[in-house]
Amino acid sequence: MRQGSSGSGDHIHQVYQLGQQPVQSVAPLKVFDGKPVESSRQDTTDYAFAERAYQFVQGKDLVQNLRKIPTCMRNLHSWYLNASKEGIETIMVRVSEEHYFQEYCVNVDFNELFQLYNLRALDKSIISSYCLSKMLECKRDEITDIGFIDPHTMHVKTIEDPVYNKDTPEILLRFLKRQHDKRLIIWPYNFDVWETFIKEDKSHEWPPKLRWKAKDGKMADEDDVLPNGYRVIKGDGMNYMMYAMARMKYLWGEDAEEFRPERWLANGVFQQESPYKFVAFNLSSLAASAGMCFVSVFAMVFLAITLYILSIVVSFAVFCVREFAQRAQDRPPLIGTVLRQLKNFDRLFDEHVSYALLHHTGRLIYPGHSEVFTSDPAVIEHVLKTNFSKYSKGAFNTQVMRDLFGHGIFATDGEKWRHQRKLASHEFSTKVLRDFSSDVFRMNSAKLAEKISYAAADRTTIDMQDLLMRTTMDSMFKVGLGTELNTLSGSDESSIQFSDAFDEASSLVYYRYVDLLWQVKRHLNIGSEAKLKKCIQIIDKFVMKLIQQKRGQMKNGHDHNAREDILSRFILASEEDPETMNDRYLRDIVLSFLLAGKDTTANTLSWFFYMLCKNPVVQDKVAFEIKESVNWAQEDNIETYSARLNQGAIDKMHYLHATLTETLRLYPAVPVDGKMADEDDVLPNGYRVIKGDGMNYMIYAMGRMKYLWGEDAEEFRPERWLANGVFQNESPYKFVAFNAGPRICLGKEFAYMQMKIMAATLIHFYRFKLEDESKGPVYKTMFTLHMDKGLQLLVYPRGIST
Ligand code: HEM
Repeated sequence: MRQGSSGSGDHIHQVYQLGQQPVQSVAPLKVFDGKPVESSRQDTTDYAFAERAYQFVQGKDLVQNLRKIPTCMRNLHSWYLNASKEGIETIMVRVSEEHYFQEYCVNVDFNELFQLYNLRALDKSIISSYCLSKMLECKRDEITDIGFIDPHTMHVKTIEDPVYNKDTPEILLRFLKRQHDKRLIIWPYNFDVWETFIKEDKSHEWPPKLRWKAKDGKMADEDDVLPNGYRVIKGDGMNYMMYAMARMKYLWGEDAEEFRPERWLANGVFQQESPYKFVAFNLSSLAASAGMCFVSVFAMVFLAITLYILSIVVSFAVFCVREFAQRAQDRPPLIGTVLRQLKNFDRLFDEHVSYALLHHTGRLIYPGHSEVFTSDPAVIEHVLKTNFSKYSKGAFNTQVMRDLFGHGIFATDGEKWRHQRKLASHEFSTKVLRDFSSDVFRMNSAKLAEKISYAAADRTTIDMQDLLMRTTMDSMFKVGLGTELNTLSGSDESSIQFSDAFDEASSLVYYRYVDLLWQVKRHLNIGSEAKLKKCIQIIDKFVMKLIQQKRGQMKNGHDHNAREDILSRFILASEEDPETMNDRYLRDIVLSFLLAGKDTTANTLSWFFYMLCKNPVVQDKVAFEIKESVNWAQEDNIETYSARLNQGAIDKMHYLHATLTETLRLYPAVPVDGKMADEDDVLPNGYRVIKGDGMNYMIYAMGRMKYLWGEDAEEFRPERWLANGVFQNESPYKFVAFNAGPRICLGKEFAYMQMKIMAATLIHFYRFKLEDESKGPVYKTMFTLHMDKGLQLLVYPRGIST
């Protein structure tokens, strides 16, 4: 096999076949032509170790002499160098249908790219040689129809990683079905370890029953002979099959497959087994064989973690003692420490109500700094507008958000924020984006109404929050990336996986605010941080693939709607500044918009429907206004009706607008928000703020304060927003649901448009009731005010008595 380059013979590079590489890190492999496989085992030829080859180092050149590679490869090489500087470690590659029966993308790590550039046939040749030897054996048994399973699809990660392996049996079945005429299917397991998976077609059972072998293993670092006399060659995988071992009669007796705890007891006393027979506690057996050194390493790690935790606790304790002893009069009054938040994490926003009742502005101690909590509109205006330049998101906030949101608008300050804000404000004001998004909102509202119609017909309960979350996810995804996600129909497994990973990641990132050990956990990749990392991997893979597809479509002119969605518009903008606006940056921007628009709107609508159920008179008034505002016809179906919800009709709905706003007052989608002081400052109430202090405004608590909203503050009364039936705005520093000042929500108008279209479509057709009037929803503490167990509703066609 040869690889052409620029066309000149000088640049043609030999791709080495098995055993031909001049330099590699293990002895060259040899194919024994014509000899039976057994005889090769007796061959005692000693092969010398080859010269050590040029090694891969992330960020360093992939080849020793760049001048020797052709132009395309050199271009890719420059891309690799730039990407490495940004910490990127993989490149996405599209695999076409004809290769592995399905079109999909694989992530190629840069070290694999290195193998490719150097045309190291090592990994491939091991696999090939294994397959060849298997084929020889098969041919001897007169089996000629042999198939292979794609090693990219079936590898160690897809088998052992719980995030991926739930889909693996399904994928494997698909492969097997496509090759059902083969008698033997070879599965080159991964690049280090391999196994065969053989479908013996004797039973004619189809599909075959698949079961994963719980296994563990090591690799032979040198040639060896096992106690049973078999020879092991350097590089061989050595797997011990714990799952299978437990079922072996020759190990555990005739009742091996029975569950019988008594086998571990003698006269009622627990008896140990040989760790080499009972290998479940692999760590101890490893330690045993490694002369306990594993245990020492473990002990050292444990000691280091303990010391780290201890140092945090001690410095926190010292800081607390100092602050409480000082009780500086000019600082906001002390109301406790972070432990108070941690203890009440599940009802955190109600905890804020108690802070706001105690002091309009107070302070909690965190390790190394204070967090100020306020419900005072004057202080909020001071922080968000008058002294905007003195307060930023701050290192604490951005550090917490960075892994998931990168440099997206929520997690940045300064130049990057200004850049995104400017671009986004321009795009959000364009007619193209407005028209496109209102079309999307109408279409998805109709889909939701259609889905609800089945529940109305069958009188079954719906989880309204779940349906709303799916609908807004689909809408924001379409508006944001120009792609149908269809989580509402639930048909596409990878979309659902992405959507679940995104929700879980948002929740896990929020937990970091009270988890003092998140950085340690992140470092060790354990607990919530390990989960978060996996979710982010799923999200990245999904989004990066879409960005690359979009770029490709736009380049080839295939995307006719190219300029309508947010991503396309940012990609166009990126042509002027490709350095800054690379794919990673686009990913951050898109994810931030998704977070901004999806949960906020869905959660607000969930609380809105809950309040309508609790206040049937308000529900009737909203329904009446919708009927009056829309030019509808008796024969309208869901689709034709939703098409009538144009801007003119939506603008007439003042009572609906007031009801949504009243919902946001009591149940703000972002229940608490904050910034950090970049320099010392004095607040309008005279309290001193020190550089590094957090400044939190308690939006949820503010909606319940009588000194802000009067005696009926806790009542749900949309009328408070109307004068002569016309909606009246409030000061954005008193009603902070959409933030205020230069960082006021960019999508406020979009949000109202989407919420009003969805509400009008659903309420025109249906009446909603709580499934259980006695149960009120409870929120889950996260970025947005999410109902913990969803919202269970019954739906009735409007006009039919309930
Ligand atoms: C009921 C719905 C919504 C509510 C209550 C809401 C509320 C908020 C709040 C409180 C912030 C400030 C967050 C912070 O401090 O970082 C914010 C920012 C933002 N929102 Fe919304 N939002 C909603 C819907 C939307 C939608 C639908 C979009 C986009 C289509 C959107 C786009 C944004 C953006 C881009 C920012 C960042 C602004 C900046 O930092 O300069 N929002 N929103």
